[in-house]
Amino acid sequence: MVAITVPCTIDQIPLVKCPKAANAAVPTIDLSAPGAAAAVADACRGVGFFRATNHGVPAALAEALESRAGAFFALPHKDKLEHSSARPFGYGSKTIGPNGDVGWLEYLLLSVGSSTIQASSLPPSLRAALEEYTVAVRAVGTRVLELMAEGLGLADRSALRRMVVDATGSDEMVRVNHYPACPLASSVTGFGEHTDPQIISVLRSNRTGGLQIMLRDGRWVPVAPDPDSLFVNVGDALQVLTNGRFRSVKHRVVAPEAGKQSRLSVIYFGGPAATQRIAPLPELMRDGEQSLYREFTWGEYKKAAYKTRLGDHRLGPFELPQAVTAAVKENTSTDHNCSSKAVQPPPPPHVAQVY
Ligand SMILES: O=C(O)CCC(=O)C(=O)O
Ligand SMILES: [Fe+2]
Repeated sequence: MVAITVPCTIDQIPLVKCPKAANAAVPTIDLSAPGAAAAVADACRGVGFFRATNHGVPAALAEALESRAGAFFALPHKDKLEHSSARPFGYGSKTIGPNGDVGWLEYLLLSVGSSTIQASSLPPSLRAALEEYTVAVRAVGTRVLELMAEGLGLADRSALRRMVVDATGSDEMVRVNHYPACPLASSVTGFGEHTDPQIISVLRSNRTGGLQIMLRDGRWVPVAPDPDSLFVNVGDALQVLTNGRFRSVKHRVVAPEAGKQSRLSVIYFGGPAATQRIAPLPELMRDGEQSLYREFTWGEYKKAAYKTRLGDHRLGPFELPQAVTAAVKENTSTDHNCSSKAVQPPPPPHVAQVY
C-alpha cells in the first residue's frame, strides 16, 4: 500500500495495490439444502468464506434498511456527528478504531443486546429497520452456527450457537458501512485488510462491489456483489475454537471510483461473552493433537486487540510455537503479485484492534 496526500477531507487514505483479478469463485451454499452442513464445513476449511442462499431474510427488510441507512448517510455531516459520542459505537467517518486506521467510508457501529439495537438516538425509522433486519440476520447466524457444528461432527449441534445467540452478554454487533464514490483517485482503501475477530460475520451489500478476499495462496480476489445473498466469514475466535480447521479470512474493501454508485454494506458480527473461554473444542481434538493457541477469554482478546492496527496479525500473541512454524512454512511457499502482509512470515506478537 502507498500513502497518498489528498485534501484534508480525505486525509491520508492508503491506496490498495493489487493487479486486476477475476471475481472469486465463492462457494455458494443453499442453507436449506441437504448436505449444507458438509458444504459449510468445506468452505470454512478452504477459503473461510461463502455465499449463503435461501437464507430466509426477506428482501423487503434488507431493502428498507438500505434505503433508511442511505437517507441517514445523506444527512449533513454535523447531524451525523451527533451520533458519534458513544465510542467505539455510533457514527464514524474515515477513521476506523483508535489507532490511526483510515478509509474512504463512513459507518454506524452498533451493539446488539437481546436482539435490540443499543442506539436510542438514531432516527426511529432507521432504528426500527435495523432491529427488524438484525432479528432476521441473527436467525441466519444461528442456522449457520448449527450447520458448522454439524459439519465439524460435533455431537452437540448447539455448541457454537450457545456461545453467541443463546449466551447472556454475548458480543453481537451490527455495522453499516457506506463507501461514497471517491472522486480523487482510484484504488483507494475503503476498509483496510483485516480478519474479523468474532466467531462469524454475516454480510449483505447493495449492488456495488469493492469487497475482496484473500485466497489461501495469498492472492486478493474481488467478490461480485449479490444483494440477494448473504456472505458468511469465519472470524478469529472460530479459527481458534476449531484449532485452525476453519480459517479466518482476510478481506478488505476498495472504495468505488468516481461516477460509480456508493457501496452500502451491513454486517452482523457474532461474538461470545467477555468471560467465554476461547480454546480448541476438546471434542474436535484428535489423539495427540496439540492446541495451536494458548487459551484466552474473549474479553482478554478484545482488550489486547483494541491496542493495535486493523491489519495486524491479531492472533499472533496467542499462537503457540508450532503454529508459527506451520504458518512460516505455508507463507514461504506462496507466489503472487499482491502486496499483502499475510504472506510474510508471521509478524512480531501484537494484535489488531477489535472494532
Ligand atoms: O463493507 C464491507 O463490505 C466489509 C466491511 C468489513 O469487512 C467489516 O466491517 O468488518
Ligand atoms: Fe470485516
